[in-house]
Amino acid sequence: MIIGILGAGSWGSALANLLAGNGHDVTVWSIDEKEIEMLNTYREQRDRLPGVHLNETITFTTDLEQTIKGKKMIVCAVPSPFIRSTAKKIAPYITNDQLIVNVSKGIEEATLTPIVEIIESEIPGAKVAVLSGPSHAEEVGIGIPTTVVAGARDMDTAKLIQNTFMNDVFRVYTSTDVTGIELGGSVKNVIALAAGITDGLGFGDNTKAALMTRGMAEILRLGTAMGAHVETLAGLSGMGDLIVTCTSKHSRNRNAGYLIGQGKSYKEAMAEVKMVVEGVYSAKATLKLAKKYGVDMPIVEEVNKVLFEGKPAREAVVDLLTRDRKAEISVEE
Ligand SMILES: NC(=O)C1=CN([C@@H]2O[C@H](COP(=O)(O)OP(=O)(O)OC[C@H]3O[C@@H](n4cnc5c(N)ncnc54)[C@H](O)[C@@H]3O)[C@@H](O)[C@H]2O)C=CC1
Ligand SMILES: O=C(CO)COP(=O)(O)O
Repeated sequence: MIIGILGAGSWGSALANLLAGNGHDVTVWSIDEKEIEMLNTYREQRDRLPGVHLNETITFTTDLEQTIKGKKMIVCAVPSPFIRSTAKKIAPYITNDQLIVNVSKGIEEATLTPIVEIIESEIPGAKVAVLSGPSHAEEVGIGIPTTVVAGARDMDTAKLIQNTFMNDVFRVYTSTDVTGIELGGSVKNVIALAAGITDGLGFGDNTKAALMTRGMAEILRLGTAMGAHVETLAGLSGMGDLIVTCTSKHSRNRNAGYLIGQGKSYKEAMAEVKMVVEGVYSAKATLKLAKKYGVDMPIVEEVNKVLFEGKPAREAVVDLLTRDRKAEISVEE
């Protein structure tokens, strides 16, 4: 298949390599000329995915039209804050027979919409789907076994994505629960910030397990209120991604949280992590969604206070622990 990839960061590069390795013809676009120069010179994303040699067949370019025209599939791997602007730019070149596959994770604060809907709103009539799950670029880049889920409103499209991406070490499941996949993949980043914060404060595994489990309860509450299936949220793009992002040394969100727990501001933490920390962009939107759907998300609320209101992280943990006494099964709360 002839494929265009938007975004040459760690995830765009890792997926370009995977798809080229699967025998596809891949062109990768970046807005950043220096990034494209580096990729063409070294065939390596030295800043964001060092050590992974990128397939000789991949074309790297800053030419957006070249990346879109004649491609059957467009993979969208730009960070969430740039999705709308990128969608606006590609809209004139997209035709209705092309499939756009979002692989980014986030919720737009202004509209409270996840990424597939942002792209659909900018390119009416476009066919847009999602691929998500526990999949750090650092591991996909070196062929470590990974599983993800392809979500589309119709199963044939999900199967097309499955067939395109799947290989012996990258297993792709299918689903029609686009909302569940996008929500699980976005809200887990906010919980990962909290998990990192507790690590940075010097707390232990018990605390991390508590945050992940109660974070999952929050994801379930919001997700089901928004029409997502429980099985999706308990699957690769909910529980699976929550596990990887809260525990991995590769996790941008956990690592940013760690620095915040150590006393840095979110801006300092983002600068130090260098790569995109999507949880910071999704935190306010998630809280606004919780309010809109009338669900309780105390961890998300405390993360917002620590990030944006200067609340000391230790105080946020105390406030979470000393909330009103509750029953554990509180999905309907
Ligand atoms: N890195 C990973 O392991 C994974 C990342 N993702 C998601 O993929 C998305 C991209 O993440 P990464 O590749 O990690 O990011 P990254 O931080 O490695 O790369 C960011 C990219 O954004 C590009 N960029 C900067 N300004 C831009 C603009 N105005 N318009 C368009 N592009 C611009 C840069 O050229 C750079 O290539 C995020 O939503 C992330 O959550 C999903 C799964 C795995
Ligand atoms: O979503 C991702 C991996 O599935 C990447 O985000 P993190 O690096 O924060 O875990």
